[in-house]
Amino acid sequence: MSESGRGEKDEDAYDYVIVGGGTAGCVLASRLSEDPECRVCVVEGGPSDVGDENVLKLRNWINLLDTGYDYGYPTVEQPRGNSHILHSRARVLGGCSSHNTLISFLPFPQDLQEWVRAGAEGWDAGTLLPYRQRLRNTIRPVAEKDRNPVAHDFVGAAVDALDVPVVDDFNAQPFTEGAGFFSLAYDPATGYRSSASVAYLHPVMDRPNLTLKLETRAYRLLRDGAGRLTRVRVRYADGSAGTVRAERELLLCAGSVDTPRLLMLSGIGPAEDLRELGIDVLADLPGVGENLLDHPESVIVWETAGPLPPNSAMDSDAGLFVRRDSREPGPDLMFHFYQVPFTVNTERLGLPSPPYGVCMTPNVPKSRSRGRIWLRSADPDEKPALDFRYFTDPEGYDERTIVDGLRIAREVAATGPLRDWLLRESAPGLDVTSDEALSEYGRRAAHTVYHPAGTCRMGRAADDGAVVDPLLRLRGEEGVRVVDASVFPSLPTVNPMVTVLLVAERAADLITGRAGPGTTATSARDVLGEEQR
Ligand SMILES: Cc1cc2nc3c(=O)[nH]c(=O)nc-3n(C[C@H](O)[C@H](O)[C@H](O)COP(=O)(O)OP(=O)(O)OC[C@H]3O[C@@H](n4cnc5c(N)ncnc54)[C@H](O)[C@@H]3O)c2cc1C
Repeated sequence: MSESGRGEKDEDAYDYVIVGGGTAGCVLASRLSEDPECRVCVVEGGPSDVGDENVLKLRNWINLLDTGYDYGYPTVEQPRGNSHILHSRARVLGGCSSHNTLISFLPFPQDLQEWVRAGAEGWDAGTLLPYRQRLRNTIRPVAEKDRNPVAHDFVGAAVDALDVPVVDDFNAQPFTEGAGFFSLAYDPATGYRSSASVAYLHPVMDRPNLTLKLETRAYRLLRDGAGRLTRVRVRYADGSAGTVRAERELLLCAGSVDTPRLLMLSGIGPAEDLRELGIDVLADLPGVGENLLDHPESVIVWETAGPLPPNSAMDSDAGLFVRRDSREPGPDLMFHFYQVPFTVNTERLGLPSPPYGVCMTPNVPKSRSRGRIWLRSADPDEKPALDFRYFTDPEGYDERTIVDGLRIAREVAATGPLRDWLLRESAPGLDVTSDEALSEYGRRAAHTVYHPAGTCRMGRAADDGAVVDPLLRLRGEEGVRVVDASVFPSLPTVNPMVTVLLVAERAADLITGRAGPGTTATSARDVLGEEQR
């Protein structure tokens, strides 16, 4: 993409320009345009999801990966992990909430305490969790009709094998362990998503003060005459270029890969790296692209005797949380149960792919390895390098968690009633038993739960590695905030989409000065739970 496109459109001005109409961007667009005097523009790289059954049907999620709806970012070589993971990032209105599985968990209070300890003042549980009242998404446990008998039996086996409780609603209160059906943001009657786009944007799309620039990609931020970072260079779908200007605030919501990428392309990031690529440095912010977080997972696959009953919301409707270390405030191992055999990473290792099967994917909820994103060149079209440095934490905690997870998965599979469905373990296979062999397999067959975060992390003013302050303002700039998963100082224990929605809801209040939903003594007690008080 060069500066001179096929033509130049005039500079458009709005009060707020939101770069990225994804999970967080849709919330902001909806909230900020509630004021009819306020002109809001969303610059979104992907197409609309309105009327697009491919996107709206939740169960079709897997068919969207590695297609035109996906930016698809490869990882650099992972010497201790799987170098073949393709990191899906949605290219469609609603962002990843339009192609993910919509598993919906409130973050745990202790996850938010960790944020506060990392310098994210004001993001405590008592402040953030009451925003759940504001969420517009329809979030509910998987409907009875979508509950597959094999998933039921997985829950029953997990409860018996591990002596954990059944959890009927994972969002009812903080929990330490348990098995059950997930809560999803969906409509069981239609099987449609209740994504950020569906819940926040679809109902307000006709607001005259809301402009959606779809299939429009931001590729550089520029300063205006007063030295403020207010201008966004964009490339429209027809190939022409233009500039969009924010008169009040510029809000970066392009996600954990594309927000740091855009900042770096604009000359905001680690100065030396940028200079080496020939990019003029606007601001030396060494933390941009650092602190790349994820939930790594592995997989264990069983063949079943034949096809399974068809009931499902999205083929991975139930899960299990285990707390191995009772000193931990919450679970330290999570499993998704799939009623399909997920073999993309095991086939590559030469393992058989059963025609019918199920799998469990143990993941590391509080992973300790930290990675980094950087630019390979100054060309906005060249994908950045993503190095998650999977399984590199010096204590070996992430690797140990995967080994424990594979063993625990086998215990569950050996327990009735799940045991009766399973013909044989097809990956890794029962001959893989030692810690060493399980670690080798577990890391080579590893995948991502698709939760990258942290690459523009929030922190104190004195913290040079922080990219935004606790009000989400880009360090050293006026009128620019980052609002997406990149601001997380650390990952929540659970799947992060609802945390993104809550962050965006609170960000809207920070921007407009509106009061939050408030914290009463009772709600603080509710959200903190006995152990954290
Ligand atoms: C396959 C998959 C399954 C997942 N499943 C779950 C789950 O079940 N539960 C859960 O909690 N989490 C899940 N996640 C993670 C969760 O969806 C994300 O963490 C969250 O949605 C990220 O929100 P965001 O606002 O940070 O970014 P996004 O939602 O990714 O939004 C970024 C937006 O910016 C746009 N954009 C990017 N670059 C530009 C640019 N240069 N110019 C203009 N627009 C741009 C993109 O098109 C996109 O719309 C999943 C993710 C994936 C990929």
